[in-house]
Amino acid sequence: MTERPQEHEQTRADAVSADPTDPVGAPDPGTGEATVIPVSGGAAAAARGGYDVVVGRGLLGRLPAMLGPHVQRVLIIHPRALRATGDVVKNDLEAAGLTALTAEIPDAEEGKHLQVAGFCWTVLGQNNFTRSDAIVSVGGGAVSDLAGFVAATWLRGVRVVHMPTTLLGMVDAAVGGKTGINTAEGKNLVGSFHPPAGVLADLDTLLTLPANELISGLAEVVKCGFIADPTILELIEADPEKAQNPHSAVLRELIERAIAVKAQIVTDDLKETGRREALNYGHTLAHAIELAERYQWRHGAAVSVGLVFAAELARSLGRIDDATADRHWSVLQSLGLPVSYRGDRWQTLLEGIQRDKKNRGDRLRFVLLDGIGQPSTVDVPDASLLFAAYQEIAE
Ligand SMILES: NC(=O)c1ccc[n+]([C@@H]2O[C@H](COP(=O)([O-])OP(=O)(O)OC[C@H]3O[C@@H](n4cnc5c(N)ncnc54)[C@H](O)[C@@H]3O)[C@@H](O)[C@H]2O)c1
Ligand SMILES: O=C(O)C(=O)C[C@@H](O)[C@H](O)[C@H](O)COP(=O)(O)O
Ligand SMILES: [Zn+2]
Repeated sequence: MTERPQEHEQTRADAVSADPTDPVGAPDPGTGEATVIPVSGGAAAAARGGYDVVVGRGLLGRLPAMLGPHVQRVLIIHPRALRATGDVVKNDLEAAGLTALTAEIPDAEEGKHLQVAGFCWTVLGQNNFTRSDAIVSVGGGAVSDLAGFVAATWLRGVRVVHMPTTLLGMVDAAVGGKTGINTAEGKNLVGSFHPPAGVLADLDTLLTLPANELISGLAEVVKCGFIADPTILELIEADPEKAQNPHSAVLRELIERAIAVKAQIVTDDLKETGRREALNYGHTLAHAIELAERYQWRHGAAVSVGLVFAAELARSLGRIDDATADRHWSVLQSLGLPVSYRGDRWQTLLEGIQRDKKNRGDRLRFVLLDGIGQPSTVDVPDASLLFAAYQEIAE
């Protein structure tokens, strides 16, 4: 979806029969091109709200069915950079007989503020949005985090469909129901778990995405490789250029594999009481860097440094061998992602680390690997270990 998404034979989301035992999902019977990745398989998961992540091209026609039969009004939340796309979505929904409004929000992290959520609540209130109405996010992870938070809080929860337009949004932010905003003290400190009614990941949107944004999203893909799916690492190592090419089949496979990793984990542990913490691999330092840099670093770039930091910590604790630790450096560097950070910021970073959501009281907790595909969350009792790992990545 660059200007106007391609028209296609419309299929109903509820007509898709995805096989929950297939980690990458079932080919779509409607277009033959889209892939459907279910986020919950069994009956218990369905009871708390299963949904589909659809990956393909020209997916806009699926939106009304994904919103469901009871929705009358839709608020489309998008950043200024995606105004044209937001208007396309609006026109399509109006053509389908719905009342559609757009809310333009500040770009990137500037959108993840309480005042922006307040602006959206005002628009919803002034337009009489009820519990049977819905929100659609069009944009990257910052937009789906904000829009998801607005959906979670409006009338204590209304439906939201995410239409991610960044790689990072597709493989990570739009999936799994974590929503949130930042406060002055840190990243995502206020939020809720509010799974979407569905996700439409239109690969055509990646054609306009700046290269640095696409590469930033690959950091989360690499994360999924280390915590669960080593084939991801092999695909990138075999051809890092193709991995960055929005036209390539390799990138599509990487996207589908990363979504499958996330889908399986959040199906098991929506509210991060255990296994889901693995998705936070690399994020303890990453969020501290983002805060220290006043959000001028891309999230994925910070995650890249955070992954190497976590690998060095695990190496120093004897949890992973040299080859596994070194592989963090080489895979991320092959994509042009940063693997080091300035050496004069430790105290500032430590303050950020101390506010991480995985901490319990004074216990600092980190996701570390015991091998590829073997993440666990461990207490790091001695801050000097953290400092030593920091020195390994310091510029
Ligand atoms: N909720 C979650 O599980 C989760 C997971 C990962 C990341 N996140 C959050 O996601 C955010 C990062 O998301 P992001 O990397 O997508 O960044 P972003 O949302 O800030 O978007 C990056 C930039 O790309 C532009 N853009 C978006 N789509 C475009 C397109 N198709 N063409 C051209 N430009 C486009 C945006 O306007 C923005 O300037 C962070 O706030 C992070 O905390 C949340
Ligand atoms: O989905 C998750 O769980 C994640 O941790 C995915 C992360 O990539 C993402 O950046 C998330 O927003 C971080 O969550 P937080 O709880 O540390 O704010
Ligand atoms: Zn992340």
